[in-house]
Amino acid sequence: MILDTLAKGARRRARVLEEADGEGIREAAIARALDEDVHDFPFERNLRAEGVNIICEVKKASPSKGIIADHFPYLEIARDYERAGAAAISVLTEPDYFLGSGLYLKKISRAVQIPILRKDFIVSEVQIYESKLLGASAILLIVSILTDEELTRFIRTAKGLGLSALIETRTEEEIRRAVLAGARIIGVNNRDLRDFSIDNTRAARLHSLVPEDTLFIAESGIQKREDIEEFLAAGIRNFLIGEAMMKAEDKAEKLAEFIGEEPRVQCKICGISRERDIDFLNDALPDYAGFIFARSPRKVTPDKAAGLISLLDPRIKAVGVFVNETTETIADIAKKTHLSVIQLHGDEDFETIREVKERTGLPVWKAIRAGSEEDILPWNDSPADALLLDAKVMGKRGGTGKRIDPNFARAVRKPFLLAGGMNCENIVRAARIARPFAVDVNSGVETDGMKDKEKIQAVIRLLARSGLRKG
Ligand SMILES: O=C(O)c1ccccc1NCC(=O)[C@H](O)[C@H](O)COP(=O)(O)O
Repeated sequence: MILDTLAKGARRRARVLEEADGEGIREAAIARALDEDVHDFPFERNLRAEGVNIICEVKKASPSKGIIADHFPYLEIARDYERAGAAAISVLTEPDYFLGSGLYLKKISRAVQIPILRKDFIVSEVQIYESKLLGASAILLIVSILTDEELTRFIRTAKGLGLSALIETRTEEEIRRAVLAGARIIGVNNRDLRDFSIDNTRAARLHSLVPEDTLFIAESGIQKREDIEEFLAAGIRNFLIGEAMMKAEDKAEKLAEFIGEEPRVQCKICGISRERDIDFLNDALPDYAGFIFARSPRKVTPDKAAGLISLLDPRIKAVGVFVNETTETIADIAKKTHLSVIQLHGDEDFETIREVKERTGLPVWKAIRAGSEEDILPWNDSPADALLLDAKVMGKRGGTGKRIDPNFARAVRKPFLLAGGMNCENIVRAARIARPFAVDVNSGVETDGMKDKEKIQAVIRLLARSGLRKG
């Protein structure tokens, strides 16, 4: 059976590794784990995020399909997965049948911010230490090639290194063994590695045997949205997809098909200060353009803003950004420059928000610099028409490029925009998790402090290809 052959090959490679420098690998991996926050477990955190979470696989070949990708620009593929909104990336490192390599994993882990699962046939602890050094956040452990003792020990070793372990099963008995061994993540492989047949009902059937607090992943054989729909009906929302993602020419479109969303997100590009920026926006057509009337490298005077806004395509609404400004000044500027929305980005209280609404007759968005969900809660009762969730950076008001955890959006009970370090790499996943009515991008579409035409277009196109915004 192929699995025995694969496990045999893995044992041989593990022996070579152990003999070459087993002790050195162990020590270096432990030192790295001590250096990091080993309690963070980003792989698990991402799979616990709201909605459908998809792990996309980077693999050149497989024993069942042969060569999947003749042309294999693995770094580009991994970056495309990240932009498309993958929850994590699975990288095949088995060299003989999957034509994988540890080097692929090492380079990919440096090129993307999302967690990486090492997909291999782990039969020895030295491979777990090696996975840590390669930059993995998680490893795969296949129940059928391990004893109960090995499974328990490997899960414990991985945990000690800050690595998550995805425990792959195929039968009721294997799920029972995985649970007893202390699995926190259980996958069911729909592919039978004895004859490569696919049974897409397997994961759905076995799902109910997995304890509720254990993460569950349906693996293999998922080709189209209808497959996902069947799993969703069975309460499964985490998936590992290989071949279909590898073969998709447009990863963002394919992931959007799997996730199946209605276009609902608008886009604001903030910090517009030059005539050239207006040309970029008129070309890309975001929904909102932000003009900053507060202390900032992007500050515009009311006169300058009035000139710029007069050149703006009428389909783009002008948003004025103010920090602790008087209501009178805000009203004057709003009138002079023809603003459509007022964004208050300072310490304005409910009373000020009410006054600004009354004096200007315009919708008011209140920016909240959120370091936690608690920072958001009191603002649910505010008179603002919408909240703008931004990152909390000491001594800075906005435009920091610092990311906010999109899961904080759980605390919001009003319409809201998501801001803070948004760029082409993270915007799709953040928007899918937080589900704002609009995303706000500023420094993420700049190069050397100036708005960048290509980056603006890339964000707008990506939102459309991902099915999040009307194209
Ligand atoms: O952008 C600024 O320089 C700024 C300064 C003072 C107050 C607000 C500011 N920006 C407000 C915004 O709406 C930004 O788009 C938001 O903070 C996100 O910025 P970024 O993290 O750079 O994408």
